[in-house]
Amino acid sequence: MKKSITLLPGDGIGPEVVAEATRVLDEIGKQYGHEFTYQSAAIGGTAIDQFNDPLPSDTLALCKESDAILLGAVGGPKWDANPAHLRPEKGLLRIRKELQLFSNLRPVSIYNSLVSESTIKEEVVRDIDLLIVRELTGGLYFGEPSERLDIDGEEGAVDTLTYKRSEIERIIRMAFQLAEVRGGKVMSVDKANVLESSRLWRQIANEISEEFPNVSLEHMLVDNAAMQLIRNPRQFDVLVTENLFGDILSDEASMISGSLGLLPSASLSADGPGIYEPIHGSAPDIAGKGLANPLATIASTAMMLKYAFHMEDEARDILNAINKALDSGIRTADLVYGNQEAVSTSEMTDAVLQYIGSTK
Ligand SMILES: NC(=O)C1=CN([C@@H]2O[C@H](COP(=O)(O)OP(=O)(O)OC[C@H]3O[C@@H](n4cnc5c(N)ncnc54)[C@H](O)[C@@H]3O)[C@@H](O)[C@H]2O)C=CC1
Ligand SMILES: CC(C)CC(=O)C(=O)O
Ligand SMILES: [Mg+2]
Repeated sequence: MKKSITLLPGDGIGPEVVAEATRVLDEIGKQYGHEFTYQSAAIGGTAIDQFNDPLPSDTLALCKESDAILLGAVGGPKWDANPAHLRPEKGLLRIRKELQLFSNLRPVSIYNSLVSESTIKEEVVRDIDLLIVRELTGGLYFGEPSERLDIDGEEGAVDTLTYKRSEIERIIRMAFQLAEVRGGKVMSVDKANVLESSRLWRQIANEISEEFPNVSLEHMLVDNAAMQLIRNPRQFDVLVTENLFGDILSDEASMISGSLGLLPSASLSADGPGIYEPIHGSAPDIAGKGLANPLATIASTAMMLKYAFHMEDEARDILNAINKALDSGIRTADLVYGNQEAVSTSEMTDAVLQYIGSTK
């Protein structure tokens, strides 16, 4: 199969981890007879530097024409003082909106050999398999107004949390559809004791659940959910939630897996190309040092193979290769807690590459 992939490396460790992930895609192509072609485009801070725009129109056009998009990360201190429309993060928010990527799937599981090394007790994290379904094009990250303003003669600011019925319906329906082919349980996470938008969310979740008699629905307040994720993550199957809540809960959930550098994601629309992206950011503190863990991005390519290209065997092969590489004992610095020596970003990929093809 021939597939065209747009690469959006972005800032900080973004280019480092995207480069590693394409090495794995190339090996999959070689072993399974696929041809993956890549075109790179600018987004985020690097796009601001080159084009004074965090999402240049050429980048968007290229993305729309491709079969799938692989994104690293955007942002960094260099651009932190920029006005809102010239921040790197604005480029990412805009492309998610432009491509209507309303559904962000963030699976949380744990590779075998990391179970005993987790900062959380072994019996809590063993066999974990949950899926966070984060709403990605609405809520607090997109509501208007979002600006500085004068409040009673004082400096103030406002951000707005809005959701339309149709936006809630489609993400809740997506969560139910995914739960139907997983563990049959949806946990809708909101703040319905305080927020009107959450009360609408909860009402609509109840309505949609009528369409799925084989899937159970429960509701949980987000503050409790943050605690329950660490206390007993095994109670969750599919957890669906608002944009900001999902952003925060998924970073937290990454520590069930062992590191923020491990969790992949797929940002999907009803049709059209999706963005496959690690959940982490540009990690300016380790950028350019060969310290970044490439596994979240490599696992994101597995999600690309599965969701964009329907290459289930190839996707499984990548996850197996990651498992085997970790079984061999090597760790990037984010996974090292004792005196063990860490390997570099590219050495971790080398180890994964050794096992690609072993489930053929
Ligand atoms: N999707 C995206 O492009 C995202 C971008 N950001 C941006 O990234 C910049 C930095 O934000 P932070 O809050 O520091 O979040 P971050 O996710 O970049 O980093 C948080 C911590 O995790 C570590 N880390 C992250 N990814 C890692 C990896 N692959 N391997 C090893 N360690 C890793 C970092 O070194 C840091 O200590 C900001 O400008 C922020 O806006 C943040 C989150 C998502
Ligand atoms: C706009 C992004 C920086 C938000 C984020 O942290 C994420 O998507 O994980
Ligand atoms: Mg985040």
